[in-house]
Amino acid sequence: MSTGSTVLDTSLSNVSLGSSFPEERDTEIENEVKCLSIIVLGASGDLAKKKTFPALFHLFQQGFLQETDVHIFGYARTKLSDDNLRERIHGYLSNKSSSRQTEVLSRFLQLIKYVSGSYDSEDGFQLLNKEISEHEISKNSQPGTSRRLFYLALPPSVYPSVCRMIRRYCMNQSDLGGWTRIVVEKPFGKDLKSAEDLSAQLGELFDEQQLYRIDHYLGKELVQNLLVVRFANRFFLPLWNRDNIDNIQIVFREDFGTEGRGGYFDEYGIIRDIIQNHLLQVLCLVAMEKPVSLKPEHIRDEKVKVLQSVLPIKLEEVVLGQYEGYKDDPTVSDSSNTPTFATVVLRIDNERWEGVPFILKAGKALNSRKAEIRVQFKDVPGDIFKCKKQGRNEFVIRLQPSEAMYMKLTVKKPGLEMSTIQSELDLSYGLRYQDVKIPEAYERLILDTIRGDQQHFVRRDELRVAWEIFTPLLHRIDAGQLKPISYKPGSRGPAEADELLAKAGYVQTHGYIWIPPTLD
Ligand SMILES: NC(=O)C1=CN([C@@H]2O[C@H](COP(=O)(O)OP(=O)(O)OC[C@H]3O[C@@H](n4cnc5c(N)ncnc54)[C@H](OP(=O)(O)O)[C@@H]3O)[C@@H](O)[C@H]2O)C=CC1
Ligand SMILES: O=C1O[C@H](COP(=O)(O)O)[C@@H](O)[C@H](O)[C@H]1O
Repeated sequence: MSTGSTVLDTSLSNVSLGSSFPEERDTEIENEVKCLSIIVLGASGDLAKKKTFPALFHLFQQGFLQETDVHIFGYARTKLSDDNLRERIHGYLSNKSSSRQTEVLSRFLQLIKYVSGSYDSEDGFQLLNKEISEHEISKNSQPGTSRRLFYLALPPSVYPSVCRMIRRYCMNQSDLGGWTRIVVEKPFGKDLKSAEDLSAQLGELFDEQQLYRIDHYLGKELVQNLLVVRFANRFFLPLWNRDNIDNIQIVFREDFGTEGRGGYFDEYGIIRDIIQNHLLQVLCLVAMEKPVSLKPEHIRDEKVKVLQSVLPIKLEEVVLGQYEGYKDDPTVSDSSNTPTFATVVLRIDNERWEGVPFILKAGKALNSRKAEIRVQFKDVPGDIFKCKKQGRNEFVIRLQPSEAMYMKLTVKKPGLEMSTIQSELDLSYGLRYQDVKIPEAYERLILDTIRGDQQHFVRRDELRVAWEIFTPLLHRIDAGQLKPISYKPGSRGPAEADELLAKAGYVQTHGYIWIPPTLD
């Protein structure tokens, strides 16, 4: 089946191609031929093994990281040899065992070195710098041309000391196109003040252009598709507003609990873990105005504007939940008030969205795993077919699993009778793009950092407004003024959340279920 792609070749396999919008982006594709050191700090941890190293491996497999230029360093406190680290991550890199795969995997693993040290140790970072420099010299890199990418796969508490150490001991010269970039993970702070303090500390050490605040939802295929769908299609331009849209849901569900991350999660909770970052970023792309161009700063300017238009959250438009058994985890306090589920209604006070609720919902240990955006349209005036009760038009963007976009609409039920039925126009990616392997979010975002493209990363002012929106609510939860409602693992979450949804205006379609089409 043809992919129908005529203008933009977004293939990831052609290194020289670079960006899909070459004339629009300020990227640094030409630098991809120079010596590159990728340093994963926190290499012994969960994110590193599950996401960072696999993403690097996929980039290597596709030719984006070349043995001739690249070296990868793991750094953490745990005492490990190079081979110990390789063994730890090996199982997460590939499940195929063709001889070609095995050979590529073994070449990739040979690029990895491990340095052990603490996050405030001068000796540790001096040793790290020595290893990186030796690699650069071995590649005949000219001073001032080499690139150093530091990926902080670490708890945010150690960001300031790690950044100080990098600044003091591990910077390279950058006068001939070389650079030092720092990727920091979320959660970036715990509230407005702590995030601002952290931003100020990092801001003293690095320029904004050197800092990449990663939110991996911005690397998901259908999230990246949002601006294209909204602004490259005549269909949507006139409909995307308060005149036509009744309500919008942005939903994240997981069918498993905190699973070994209880200690971390209990300190943060579902709003800081998912809603304040992943879902709010998606909201920005759904609700923002058309940017002047695709330049990262133009896009991020619009994201900031829409966030600034969000009204203070009303407590009656919040439902919190905690799944039964959450506190059985020994790393979670017996008196924990941390929500593992939340539904929060946000209201955007601007010309396009006044009166349209944006319902952000996220939960762990629910009955399914999925993330989607559900845009529900208003009723059709003048219901001559008496079909109103069957359900409203909806445009659903399924971010995962089974990426898809489908439009629920009313059609004549096929047959002799004149009756109506709910059906769908369906673009299921698995079916439509059979030959395309959708890249992992981290893979795409790490490539962006190498290219110097900050479009899909969170700017400091964006982060500040995001915290401004949620901090008053979070402080009330932290102070125990709001209590989560208990819900059964494997359920839809508290029934009160569905009541809030209905109150906000969402009308459920009964008797209709979208089933992702399959090839057989
Ligand atoms: N895991 C995931 O799925 C996701 C994680 N993230 C974010 O990525 C970052 C890393 O997450 P993750 O890998 O799960 O975290 P881990 O708890 O696995 O920590 C990573 C490494 O940091 C070191 N470390 C852990 N706790 C401390 C501490 N209190 N002080 C100093 N060092 C410590 C440990 O290495 P050592 O002891 O060897 O030094 C550990 O191996 C976090 O900011 C997290 O929020 C974001 C999205 C998803
Ligand atoms: O950032 C996080 O995301 C994961 C979910 O990521 P996904 O890409 O699988 O949807 C979540 O499990 C984790 O709690 C959170 O920290």
